[in-house]
Amino acid sequence: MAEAGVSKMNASSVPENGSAGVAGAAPSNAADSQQCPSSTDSSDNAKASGDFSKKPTCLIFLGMAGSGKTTLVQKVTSYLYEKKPAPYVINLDPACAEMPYPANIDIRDTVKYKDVMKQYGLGPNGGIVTSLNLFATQFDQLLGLLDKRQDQHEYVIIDTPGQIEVFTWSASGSIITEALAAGFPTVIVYVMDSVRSVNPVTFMSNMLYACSILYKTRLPFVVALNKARILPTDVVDSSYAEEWMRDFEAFDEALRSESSYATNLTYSMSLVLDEFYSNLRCTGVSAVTGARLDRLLELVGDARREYLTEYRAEYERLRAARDQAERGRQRRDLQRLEADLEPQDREATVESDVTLRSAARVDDDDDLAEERETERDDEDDTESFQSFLQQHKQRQAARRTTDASKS
Ligand SMILES: Nc1nc2c(ncn2[C@@H]2O[C@H](COP(=O)(O)OP(=O)(O)OP(=O)(O)O)[C@@H](O)[C@H]2O)c(=O)[nH]1
Repeated sequence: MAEAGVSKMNASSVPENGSAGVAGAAPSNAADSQQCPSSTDSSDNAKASGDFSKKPTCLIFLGMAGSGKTTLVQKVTSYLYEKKPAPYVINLDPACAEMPYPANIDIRDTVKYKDVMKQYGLGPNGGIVTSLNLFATQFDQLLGLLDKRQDQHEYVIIDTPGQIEVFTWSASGSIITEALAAGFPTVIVYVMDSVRSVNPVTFMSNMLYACSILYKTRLPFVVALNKARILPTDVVDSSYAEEWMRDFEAFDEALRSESSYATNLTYSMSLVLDEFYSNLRCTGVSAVTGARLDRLLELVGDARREYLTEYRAEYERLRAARDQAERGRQRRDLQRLEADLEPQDREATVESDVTLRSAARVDDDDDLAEERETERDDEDDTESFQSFLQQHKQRQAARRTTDASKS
């Protein structure tokens, strides 16, 4: 690629028994980029591999900056490495300074975030968005790699940039999410910092964000209340958040101690979110101690089932509707084009059509006459070759006269 800081996508080869959890262990250069299929190959593969129930689950980890996405990705990766099969891990954070897990695909091998900033004169967030945009242009290669390895993995784990809006509200974030969801069972894991959410107003802001992502992506959703003190060593008991979701009065009670201007709004919002809470899969976890990762994966399994039974059917329905709308649009464009033609163009078109058709008819008539003539020749051997030639000449002359009069 010609753009600054962008190179061909690499799939770092993680050793099968790779020691997940070792800081800086990400191999960077063992590329199998030669194996990267072209976009045609990848779409062929995708078509060929239609059975979604056998495909690995893609987990997209999203969450506010500092909520613990990277730490949780590292812990889940480490957990799955022990359980086997090893997950396929993708880092989509171009500004990540140190990656504490071994990644199969690292965006930093493809796009040099600092070069992009320099080349385009961007600040840090602009640099991240542009890097992600550049990466998205090669995403079909990544899908091709995933297609090839889908039999070897049960999970594909995706870490996203620190600033959540960079991924959730950018075009490239949407393209990446939709491309994954179109090809694989995909689940959003929304990582929430349970320490920072003890304040009901902050909790509500976080929940509204989670809700907006759910409605934007429409993908099955799991909330991981991170930094939860399930084992005595972590920070805060996250059960307060689960209680607030279950019990509106408990949330109302906590809200009473707040006297900010946002209290009334928060109160109203909690009523609105009641429906969202009722179907929400949620668990406290600790990315540091590893507590309740099994529960998290249980909920992910449940979300995967939702993808297969509900999302997929809806996706196919929407795709069919979109294809139909596209066909309708093309038809309307064609009709508009015909209507826009100048009257003389239209007449010319009609006239030439008539000429062609009448010429075709003359040809057809001639053919028919010749056939009949031949049949008659066969039937009646007495008819001379000369008279046949004469008739033929007459027909030719008649045709020339007709053509001349029309032109
Ligand atoms: N106590 C505790 N700290 C955690 C936990 N998970 C993450 N942290 C800490 O929270 C801080 C942020 O963690 P990261 O994993 O970098 O969070 P992130 O969401 O990936 O952050 P960015 O991508 O940089 O926005 C780090 O100091 C972690 O050590 C947890 O479960 N318990």
